[in-house]
Amino acid sequence: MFVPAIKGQGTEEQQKKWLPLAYKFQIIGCYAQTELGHGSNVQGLETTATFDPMTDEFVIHSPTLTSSKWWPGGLGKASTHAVVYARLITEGKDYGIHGFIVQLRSLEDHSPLPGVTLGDIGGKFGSGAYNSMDNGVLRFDHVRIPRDQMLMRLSQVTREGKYVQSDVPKQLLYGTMVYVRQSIVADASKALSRAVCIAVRYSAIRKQFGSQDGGPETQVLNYRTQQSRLFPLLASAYAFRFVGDWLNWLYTDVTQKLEVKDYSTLQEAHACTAGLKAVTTSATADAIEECRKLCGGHGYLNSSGLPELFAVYVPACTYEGDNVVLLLQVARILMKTVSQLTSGKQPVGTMAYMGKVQHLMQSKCAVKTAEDWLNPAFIQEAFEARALRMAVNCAQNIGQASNQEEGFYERSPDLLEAAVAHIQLIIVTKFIEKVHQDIPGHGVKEQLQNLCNVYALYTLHKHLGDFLATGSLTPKQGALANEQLGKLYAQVRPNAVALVDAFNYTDHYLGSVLGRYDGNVYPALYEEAWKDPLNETVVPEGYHEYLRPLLKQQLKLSRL
Ligand SMILES: CCCCCCCC/C=C\C/C=C/C(=O)SCCNC(=O)CCNC(=O)[C@H](O)C(C)(C)COP(=O)(O)OP(=O)(O)OC[C@H]1O[C@@H](n2cnc3c(N)ncnc32)[C@H](O)[C@@H]1OP(=O)(O)O
Ligand SMILES: Cc1cc2nc3c(=O)[nH]c(=O)nc-3n(C[C@H](O)[C@H](O)[C@H](O)COP(=O)(O)OP(=O)(O)OC[C@H]3O[C@@H](n4cnc5c(N)ncnc54)[C@H](O)[C@@H]3O)c2cc1C
Repeated sequence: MFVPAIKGQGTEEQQKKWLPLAYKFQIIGCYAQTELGHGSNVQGLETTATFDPMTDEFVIHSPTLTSSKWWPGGLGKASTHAVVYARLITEGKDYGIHGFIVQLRSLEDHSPLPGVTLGDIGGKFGSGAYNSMDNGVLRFDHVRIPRDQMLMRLSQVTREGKYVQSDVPKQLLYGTMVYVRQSIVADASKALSRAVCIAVRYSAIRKQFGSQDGGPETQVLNYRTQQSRLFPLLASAYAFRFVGDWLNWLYTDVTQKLEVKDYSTLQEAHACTAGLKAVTTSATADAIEECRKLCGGHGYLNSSGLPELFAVYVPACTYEGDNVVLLLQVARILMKTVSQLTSGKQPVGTMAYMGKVQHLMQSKCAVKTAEDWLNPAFIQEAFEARALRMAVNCAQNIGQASNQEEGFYERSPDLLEAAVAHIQLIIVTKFIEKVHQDIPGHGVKEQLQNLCNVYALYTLHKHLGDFLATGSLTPKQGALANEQLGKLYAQVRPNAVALVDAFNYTDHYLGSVLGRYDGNVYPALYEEAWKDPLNETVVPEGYHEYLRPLLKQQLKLSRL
């Protein structure tokens, strides 16, 4: 994040100076924005950067305990420099949050520089899974930096101390977060596909119950409950991959537009990166835990790879923006878009469907049979109607409040659901678009079509309340969707293992005894157990000190 921050907020001159040093690891940088007292509320950050015209320097200071930088990855022990986000003060006026390059440690002996106090913030969730990352704490005691270490692409301070705002949207200050959020969506797909690969392969070799007259027991992958829990996650892994590819295209397109000062798609980029990051990371965190449960007791072993994958993954719901805070950003943009519908301004991009408000507010879903749900047009329209009607309902309810902000606050739980509906529509739309493309490989397109329908109908089934409450579907149509879903699971089953083999993960990368490509799980589980340090001695440490006295005492008592 140190590098994209300098790329996005540094001048050409600053990029030329600092980026080669970072690329060559002559300096190691981190992104120091979050503080002990503020993470979500960036405008609430307290660290100060006060310009001193006498010396042409900024004085970086931590005025309160809560202004201590807290969480930045790499800050505690590894980084020599940071992009520090602080309140820019010049000529006695606070101009809000800006980025500054600050050296933290000596390049000679790595010791903290004068005025800099820093260290690691301590152990984190998951007994060490994330402890390879030195998330740090950092305090400044009036540390001076040259004026030219203020990142000056978006705004400047002159030698005389005058603040100059460039003619670019101030939101570009948040550009680094947008960049990482879009990459987190692809990362969600990778993490989810690893968990699903483990769970599908293990479910194919695990047999429990169901043997007829002494024959083999039943593969748990053949149980409909196992399929109804696992195949939607398999479909989600593919869905998030495709929407992540599209989001990367959108981000690249927006970045190219920014180069020519075209800011028309900045809001779309913010809504899509924030919303897709929130929805895909929440779904993936829940899915990894579900995959652990799908593997029964062995899923709880570290050698299954799932506990570590879960512990390392779940902070994704928080870092790079708390998912609720991000979805509320999407909701704000939805409300703004709805309010503009009456002005005749046509929504564009992923909001374009809202321009069909006249149709979608009264459309009746035409599905009459379970097979009708295989028609992408019916799926698309159902998801559009649900999302639009939820957004319009929220806007109408907010409109009845005494003031907009109060209304937004009161209705924020409903707004959250409307934002999720909008983002799920994007995921479904991009999956449908993907399977409409030419896809090489015999039978591959059909399998992806099955997974697209599984993702869409599973999501519809899981959120059926929205569809019914908004009148987008009838209960009968909801039941037909669930009926079709069951048929789809049967079609996915024969190809399930092939669909996870297609992720092409090596056993090393997968890191799971349960997910081995050769399926030779039981000997591997047994072999792995003996590597446990506890098995280095046959009689456990502590026997003589604790167990033996207890056993002897109980033996005596039993003879009394
Ligand atoms: C390569 C593989 C990578 C995958 C793995 C990655 C691993 C990474 C692991 C850890 C790294 C973690 C790093 C971090 O966590 S860094 C810190 C992250 N922190 C946050 O995300 C903070 C979240 N908070 C915010 O973003 C903001 O505070 C806010 C958006 C919630 C509120 O901002 P504020 O300035 O108060 O503005 P408003 O809400 O009032 O909005 C004003 C206006 O601006 C628009 N806007 C807001 N944000 C953006 C944006 N990012 N881009 C464009 N526009 C934005 C907003 O829509 C409003 O617009 P308006 O209505 O038209 O005025
Ligand atoms: C593993 C990890 C790595 C990190 N790496 C970095 C890094 O490298 N650099 C960096 O700068 N930061 C980093 N962070 C910090 C991270 O960005 C913040 O923790 C994150 O943005 C959430 O902010 P917060 O902690 O203030 O949460 P809070 O906002 O305090 O969230 C607490 C609760 O309040 C709710 N909430 C907050 N505001 C609102 C609102 N307006 N409406 C409704 N509900 C609200 C949230 O939904 C949540 O339920 C990292 C964090 C973690 C866990």
